[in-house]
Amino acid sequence: MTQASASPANVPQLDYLTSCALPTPWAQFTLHAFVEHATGKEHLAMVLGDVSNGEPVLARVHSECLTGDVLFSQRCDCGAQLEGALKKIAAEGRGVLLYLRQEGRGIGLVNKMRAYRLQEAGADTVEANLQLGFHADARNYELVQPMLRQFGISELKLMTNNPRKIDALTRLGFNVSERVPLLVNRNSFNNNYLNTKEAKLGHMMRPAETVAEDGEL
Ligand SMILES: Nc1nc2c(ncn2[C@@H]2O[C@H](COP(=O)(O)OP(=O)(O)OP(=O)(O)O)[C@@H](O)[C@H]2O)c(=O)[nH]1
Repeated sequence: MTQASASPANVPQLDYLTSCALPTPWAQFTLHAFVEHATGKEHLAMVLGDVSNGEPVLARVHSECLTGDVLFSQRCDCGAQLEGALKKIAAEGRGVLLYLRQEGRGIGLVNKMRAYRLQEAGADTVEANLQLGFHADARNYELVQPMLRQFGISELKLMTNNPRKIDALTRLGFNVSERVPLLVNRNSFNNNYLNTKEAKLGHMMRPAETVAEDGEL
C-alpha cells in the first residue's frame, strides 16, 4: 500500500502508515493507520473484502467516543453503533469503517466530560457545547476523502442517521447511493440525547427506521 495520494490544498494532508490483520468476533478485518499532518492524530480504517472493485461499499464514518466505544457508556449510542456497523459489514462480507479521532464531536474527551456535567445540570447536548464556547458540532469530514480514495472507494452505502454527514461526503465528491439507518440501544440514559439530536441536529431517528425492537441488528 502506498502513501495516501496528493490532495488539493483544502483537503487535509494525510500519510498512510501501516496495516495489520484485526480479527474481531464477527470477521477478520484489515486495520489501516493514517496520520494527519496538521494535528498528528492517527486515524484508522477497518476494511473487509474487495472494496476497490467499483461496487458501492457498505461504509461507516465513525467519530471517536472513548466513553461509548470503550467504556460502555449508555449516555450515547456510539458503542452500539460501532458494534452494529461492524456486524453489518461482516454479514455483507465487504465494507469499510473509518474511525476518525473526532472525540466529542470534535471538542475532545475532557470538554465532552465538561459538557456532560452541564447536561447533568439541565442543558441538552447542543446547549452544553454552546455554553462551553464550542459549535454544536465541531467536526469536519474532509479527512474522509484521502482515506477512502486510498482504497479506491467512491460510492457508498452509508450507515448513519446524520443527514449532515451525508451532505458532507457528497460535497467531497462521494456518491452516497444508499443510507443505511443505524438505530440501536435507545435507553433511559440516552433517550433525551437522541431526541435532541433529532430535534436540533436533524438526525433521522424515526422508530420506523429502527433496525429491531431489542436494539440488535
Ligand atoms: N460534545 C458532545 N459530544 C458527544 C456527546 N455524546 C456523544 N458525543 C460524541 O459525538 C460523536 C458521535 O456523534 P453522533 O451524533 O452519535 O454520530 P453522528 O456521527 O453525528 O451520526 P451517526 O452517523 O448517525 O452516528 C462522538 O465523537 C462522541 O464522542 C455529547 O453529549 N456532547
